[in-house]
Amino acid sequence: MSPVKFVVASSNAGKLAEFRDLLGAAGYAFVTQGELGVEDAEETGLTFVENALLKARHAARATGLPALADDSGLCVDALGGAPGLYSARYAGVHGDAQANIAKLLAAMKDVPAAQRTAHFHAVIVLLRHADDPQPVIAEGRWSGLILEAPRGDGGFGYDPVFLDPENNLSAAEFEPAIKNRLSHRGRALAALRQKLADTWL
Ligand SMILES: O=c1nc[nH]c2c1ncn2[C@H]1C[C@H](O)[C@@H](COP(=O)(O)OP(=O)(O)OP(=O)(O)O)O1
Ligand SMILES: [Mg+2]
Repeated sequence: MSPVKFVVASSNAGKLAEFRDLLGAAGYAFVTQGELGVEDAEETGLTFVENALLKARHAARATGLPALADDSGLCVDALGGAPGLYSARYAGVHGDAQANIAKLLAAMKDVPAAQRTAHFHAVIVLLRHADDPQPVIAEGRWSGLILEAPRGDGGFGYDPVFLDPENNLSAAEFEPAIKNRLSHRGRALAALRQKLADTWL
């Protein structure tokens, strides 16, 4: 295991568990912003990229460490891409997954099966320092369908209502390692590592 390389600028326990597996398997040690007493950044951006940059810059500034951040969300075609950037606060209270799911299922109540397509989108940013003018940016997508009712008790967030049609499992029904292989976050991190392969990590 390498010495600590960066701070992960997230306070989402589900994401942090995934990063622990993904980065641990690759041999990278990190600290979380919470462990260092860093408060959440304000997510005032209008795109996933902007918000990921804001989070990473905030944590890098506060800690003096390189910082990795994820901004992600669920984009539902029948809802014009909502909840999208606002996935965490869709029902009003930041991070209330049950309320967010309830609002999503209500909005999708009359949408027929063929039109329930959606995708998770993740942007991961690595800043070498707070004023790094060359952020490393990677994206990942996971396409699926919105279920009519929750299935499974793994994962976090919208996982119980997101169906991976190829495996006929909800995101909450996968083993964590399999979700990490298929997911938007897993794909974004793989792309990030590829970009960094010859340079930093
Ligand atoms: O794999 C996923 N499985 C289920 N739901 C997911 C996933 N990935 C993102 N999501 C949802 C959860 C949250 O409602 C929003 C992310 O919002 P986002 O601002 O990026 O994260 P957050 O506020 O929960 O934590 P933080 O900003 O500290 O990293 O999208
Ligand atoms: Mg957030």
